[in-house]
Amino acid sequence: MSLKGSLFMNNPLSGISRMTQSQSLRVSVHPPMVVAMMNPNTRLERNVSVSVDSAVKEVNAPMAVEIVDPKLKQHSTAVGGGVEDVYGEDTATEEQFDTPWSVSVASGYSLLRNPHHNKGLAFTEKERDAHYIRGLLPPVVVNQDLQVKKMMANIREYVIPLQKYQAMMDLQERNERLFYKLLIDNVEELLPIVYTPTVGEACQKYGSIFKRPQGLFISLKDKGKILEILKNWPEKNIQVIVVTDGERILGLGDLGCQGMGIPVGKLSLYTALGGIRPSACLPVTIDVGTNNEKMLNDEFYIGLRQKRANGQEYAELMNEFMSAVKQNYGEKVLVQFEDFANHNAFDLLAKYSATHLVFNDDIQGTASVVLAGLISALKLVGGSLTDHRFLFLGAGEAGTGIAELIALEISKQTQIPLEDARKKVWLVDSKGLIVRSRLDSLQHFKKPWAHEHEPVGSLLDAIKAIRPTVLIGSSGAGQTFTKDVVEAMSCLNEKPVILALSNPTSQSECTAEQAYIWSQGRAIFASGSPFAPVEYNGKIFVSGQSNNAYIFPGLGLGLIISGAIHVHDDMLLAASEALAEQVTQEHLDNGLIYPPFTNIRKISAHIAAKVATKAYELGLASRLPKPENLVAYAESCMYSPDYRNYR
Ligand SMILES: NC(=O)C1=CN([C@@H]2O[C@H](COP(=O)(O)OP(=O)(O)OC[C@H]3O[C@@H](n4cnc5c(N)ncnc54)[C@H](OP(=O)(O)O)[C@@H]3O)[C@@H](O)[C@H]2O)C=CC1
Ligand SMILES: CC(=O)C(=O)O
Ligand SMILES: [Mg+2]
Repeated sequence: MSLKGSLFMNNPLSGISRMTQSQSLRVSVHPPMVVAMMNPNTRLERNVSVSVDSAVKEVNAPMAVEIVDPKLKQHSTAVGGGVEDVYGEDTATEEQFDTPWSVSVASGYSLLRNPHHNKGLAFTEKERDAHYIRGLLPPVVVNQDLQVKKMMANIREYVIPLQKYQAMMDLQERNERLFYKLLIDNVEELLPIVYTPTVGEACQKYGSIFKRPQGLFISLKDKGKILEILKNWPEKNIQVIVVTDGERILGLGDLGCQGMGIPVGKLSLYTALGGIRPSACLPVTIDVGTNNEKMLNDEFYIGLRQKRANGQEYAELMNEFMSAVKQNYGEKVLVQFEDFANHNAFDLLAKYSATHLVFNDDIQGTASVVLAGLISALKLVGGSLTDHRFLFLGAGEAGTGIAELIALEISKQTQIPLEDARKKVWLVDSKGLIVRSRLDSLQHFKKPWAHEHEPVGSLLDAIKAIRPTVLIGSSGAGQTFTKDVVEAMSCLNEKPVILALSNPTSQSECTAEQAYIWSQGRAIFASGSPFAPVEYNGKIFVSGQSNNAYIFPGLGLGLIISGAIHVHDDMLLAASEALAEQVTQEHLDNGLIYPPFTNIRKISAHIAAKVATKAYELGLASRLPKPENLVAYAESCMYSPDYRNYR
């Protein structure tokens, strides 16, 4: 091996010493450029791609390389269709093995194909010269704002949301900074595209629309190799992982491997809403099969074509994954469990809370966002939490997670024991009201809610029996808040609080329009997926979006900036308070119990600061000294999608 040029040698992060392991390469490096190579046989790429990333940060310049492999050089002498078949592309046949060399170079043509560094027409004249892209672009030079304007115009041309989704994913693959600029500057318009409801449809059709992997797929076939798989991911400094096994994707059920759209979407929000660097985010899907016959029979399905593994086989794969994560990224990487079915979700959270920095978005994030909404709603309906009665339709992750946080907050506010606070909260599942006589047959997470009461079969009867002031839908079953249900709530309450949390829109317990019309405009309403404003009796009603997207980006940022080693319930309460504080009198006057998403980065900084403060108070923060102004510090840590200037 020979090296020309000295950038590698001068860069302590380049890992160049490991390169000597490969004797079959001759590498020419042209200053001021660096190289990224991928050769699965030599495993050289891991060291080298780290060097590329580090070098980009240091010199802020894209990079280039020329690789000549002696073996491949031999191919070039063979007669082929090309003028000089250096890589043997023309001579290789299906029977003849070829080496999948790929040179990933952040200059010239490859720079334009590198989503992290590409700026499209925004490359300046100087950059076009310095980075070998003159002539590869048309002559015009535009700024990022004009690019945003153009892309938004293009996206608005699409009528079908899934086409908008695909256009956004294509942009993310092509020009990451522009993608985030678009999302941040147009968050209200684009959130329903990259997130619920459209992401649900994208997952259902993921096999058909799949173009390129946007995260790591780990399947049963990979048992024993998970650490190796993590090392295949091009980024090394991961701070947040969102992982799903695809068994409960929104309210759409088991979508198997195609659930990948969810971690990808959630992590886009970590960056856009919470300011976590995209390169620090890792989406993961654990594929243990699917019980969804439709997926299994779909010729375009991308996952393992088998029934779900469970029991020991499942536990062992998850355990290998969690161990590999800690080994590869350290103990401060945040692992967010997302859209697991409840028979695994509670156990995974309990098991790994002891050893890892883990958070279940559906149980904990949802609880925090709903509590925030209730704190705001109290300003409209009066009283304190303990003065209210809460009834849930749905007693799974979301339902019991929220119920527990409400009870915890009541217990803290009133100093009554948690068990007594829980008595303010009632839940209905598919078998009716959860009551004491059902105790023995209940799943463990429902048992604390089995209060003394005679059996009640339907939601409507439960409303009549319990007389709730707040009705929360967390069932995943659409149209279950019927006219009778909303009218019953409106008979009992001057201002009934009705939250239809289930996603996507098709699974919402009722629409905003139904809630306002059936309550004669009296409902305080919010939903998991967004609804357009509703006109009723000459008045416009704007409903809030009660979605954990308000919480997890800020919570994650708070954990990261404080170097937290554990997620504590008090951090969830702190996040709720921080979010509720962002609701102004003007919002309340409009019936809104959540602030608009437009200011979400500011909101996330406040949530992060409160969470971090709690981490320091609880002795769970490892980043010392504590910054004086945590809001300012959180804001200063946030990723900006504005283009960098290349030297
Ligand atoms: N807005 C937000 O931020 C969030 C919304 N969600 C949404 O909440 C929904 C539920 O999620 P999750 O709690 O994780 O799901 P789970 O599967 O854990 O729980 C669903 C619960 O609903 C009950 N249920 C289902 N259908 C009916 C029905 N027709 N009548 C009465 N009860 C019913 C189930 O009953 P049983 O136990 O008897 O089977 C179960 O208790 C999903 O649609 C999800 O998208 C989730 C997280 C966040
Ligand atoms: C929002 C969310 O996390 C869910 O519906 O599962
Ligand atoms: Mg979820």
